[in-house]
Amino acid sequence: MHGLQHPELFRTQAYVGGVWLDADDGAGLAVADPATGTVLGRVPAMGRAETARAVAAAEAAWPAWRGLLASERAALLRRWHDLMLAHAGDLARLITLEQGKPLAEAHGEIVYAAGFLDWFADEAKRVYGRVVPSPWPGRRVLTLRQPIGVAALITPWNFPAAMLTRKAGAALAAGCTVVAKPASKTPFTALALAALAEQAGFPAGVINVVTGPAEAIGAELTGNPGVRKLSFTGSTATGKRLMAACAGTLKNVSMELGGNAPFIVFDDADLDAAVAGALASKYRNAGQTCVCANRLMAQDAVYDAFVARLAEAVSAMKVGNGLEAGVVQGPLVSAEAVAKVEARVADAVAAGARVVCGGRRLGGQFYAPTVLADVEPGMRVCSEETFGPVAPVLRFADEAEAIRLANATEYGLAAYFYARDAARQWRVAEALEYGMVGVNAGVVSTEVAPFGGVKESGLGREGGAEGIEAYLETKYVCLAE
Ligand SMILES: NC(=O)c1ccc[n+]([C@@H]2O[C@H](COP(=O)([O-])OP(=O)(O)OC[C@H]3O[C@@H](n4cnc5c(N)ncnc54)[C@H](O)[C@@H]3O)[C@@H](O)[C@H]2O)c1
Ligand SMILES: O=C[C@H](O)CS(=O)(=O)O
Repeated sequence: MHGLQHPELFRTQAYVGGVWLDADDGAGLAVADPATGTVLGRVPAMGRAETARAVAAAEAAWPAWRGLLASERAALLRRWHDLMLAHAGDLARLITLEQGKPLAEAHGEIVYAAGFLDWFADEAKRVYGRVVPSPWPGRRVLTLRQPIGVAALITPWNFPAAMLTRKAGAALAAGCTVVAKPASKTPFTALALAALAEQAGFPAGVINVVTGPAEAIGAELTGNPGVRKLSFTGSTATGKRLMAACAGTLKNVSMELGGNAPFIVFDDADLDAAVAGALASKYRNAGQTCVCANRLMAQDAVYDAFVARLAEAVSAMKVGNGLEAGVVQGPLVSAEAVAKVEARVADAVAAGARVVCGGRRLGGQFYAPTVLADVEPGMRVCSEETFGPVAPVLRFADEAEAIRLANATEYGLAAYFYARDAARQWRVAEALEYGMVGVNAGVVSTEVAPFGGVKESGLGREGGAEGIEAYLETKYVCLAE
């Protein structure tokens, strides 16, 4: 099945309460390969009733799961991690088939995704309370850290494995049980991960994966009082709607939302390093990541050289089906995504931008990796999240202008800059209003560091020592003799 070594990983049913299920009415959603348009298979089109049963299964499983020793939860997470790596080839192939990224990138995502399970297996054993010097004789003051409860995890299509394990690893380590809803474009990766979790020995109901129309499932996950936590990764617009929907039952929410990353090249930068960093940051996953460089900006003295070297490297990129050897950019996720990118480039050109390379469709859902010069901040390709392989390059005169331009957005997820002067590195890193800053680095994502944004890029952090906090409550206990 689809060239998998272990065809049993290709699951076309949802996973609820330890059982593989169809939708109640048998309805299904087709999932297509973005490179070819071929239908890979169908998954259940579940609604509120099935989702409510998944929440009930997670609630039923919670007491025993939270009652396990931290080391017992950690052991299961580690076993899941090991199974992910043992099946990395099949999991990477599934990602490329349903999401489109090149196989090498997909394999990198599996290693990154498994890293969260390994990381949180350790973090599970570091959930500490505190004993506070008492203000009263005969009383003791202490805190306990306890799991929030059933966590709903809603994830996007661009990293179908990593966005799930970045949440599930932390939630499960904390002692929560989970109901996950993957993006309808990329459900097979999540279902394969559920199959491996089942194989690892997670008890029934601890991990549940429901598939189907987002609105119906979302209405249940945001409205059901049995769900105490909602962790969402996706667009800012959707995140705002879900956050509002959670208000009715006052759910604890984590939001990993959109971005508009500046990528600043100062005149003291190592230009070769800056070009390499721009390639990695801008064109990873065909530009379809929340932390991709969205606005590149080069100081006047290095502008022409940076644009020329970047365009030369971009022009050499091989675009095609992610399963083909040597391909470094796959298709965009949908025809709508291609149309959006094409419209942003047309808007920029109409306003005076110059296409240095690319700037055209390549047929199907493929779009040429593109560099635009003579760009102005007011162009939509700068003011909005492009989510495609387009690098608009702005000019700036000095450090103050660079920081002003970089911070002039409602987003605040990731920012990058290249400079060799140490004092400048500190000044600029502190002045940028973002949750994550890469200094002479174009990709900074790792399971060991807190990932997240400020302003309208989100609430909370995932990964790092901070990631498990999202799934814990602090209880104050006053103990009188
Ligand atoms: N900050 C991060 O870590 C991060 C990571 C990846 C993607 N993103 C952002 O996500 C966006 C692209 O992903 P996308 O197109 O999948 O985003 P999206 O918001 O359209 O969808 C994200 C998820 O939400 C679901 N969803 C949509 N409406 C829903 C509803 N009413 N109820 C319940 N679920 C609903 C979708 O089915 C999907 O599973 C970009 O803006 C990108 O920046 C952010
Ligand atoms: O889209 C953004 C994801 O968070 C991907 S990554 O964590 O930057 O790899």
